[in-house]
Amino acid sequence: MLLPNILLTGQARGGEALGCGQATDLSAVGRRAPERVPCRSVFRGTPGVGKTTLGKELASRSGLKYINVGDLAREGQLYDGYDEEYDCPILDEDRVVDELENQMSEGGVIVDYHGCDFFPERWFHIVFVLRADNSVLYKRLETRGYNEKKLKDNIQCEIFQVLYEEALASYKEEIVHQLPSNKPEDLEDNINQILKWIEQWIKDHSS
Ligand SMILES: Nc1ncnc2c1ncn2[C@@H]1O[C@H](COP(=O)(O)OP(=O)(O)OP(=O)(O)O)[C@@H](O)[C@H]1O
Repeated sequence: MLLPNILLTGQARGGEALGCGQATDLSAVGRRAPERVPCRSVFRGTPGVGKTTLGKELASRSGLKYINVGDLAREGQLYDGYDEEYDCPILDEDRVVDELENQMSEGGVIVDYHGCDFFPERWFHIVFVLRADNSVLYKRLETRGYNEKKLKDNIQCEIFQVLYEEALASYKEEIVHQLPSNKPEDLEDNINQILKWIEQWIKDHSS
């Protein structure tokens, strides 16, 4: 049985892009030709928009496999140096892609990472950019003990929707969706909506 791959992304990179919101509509979601952009990015810590919470719950209810790229990188030491300014390791994106390639080709994977421009486009059938209101996000990040710069950058990033813009630049617009992630009801709504989408995707791709 063919199973879809899902990318859950949030916020975490500094940047300059400005964007605007898009209502979530999971119907008629397609896919685009493969493309790989070799580069590396700064691994800037955990933004707390709720990707892990959603990804794990979704995996347990759908049977799809959850992969947290941050954990994968830590376990395999898939790093390429250290960023002193942000006090965190720099992700070796090429090695991450190599590590995931086989599982992604098989399908049925939920990938959780706070960046998305280095994954091959062909991997994902749908991309969700989680959004939390700045006040909510600030509190979540503050309780994690983020330093002032990290806090400011991540909140700034959320304000300017940098990740959403990055997702739109990396994937076909129809497969990129924003999901609210402020309160427990949002989580439940998101899960139900994605479960329905998975069910439909499987139907559409079974012969
Ligand atoms: N919809 C929601 N409503 C209320 N709280 C939430 C919601 N989603 C997540 N949270 C809470 O926000 C915090 C951060 O969530 P989570 O760890 O899932 O974020 P994340 O984006 O995966 O961060 P990381 O990059 O560290 O994995 C957790 O304490 C979690 O319980």
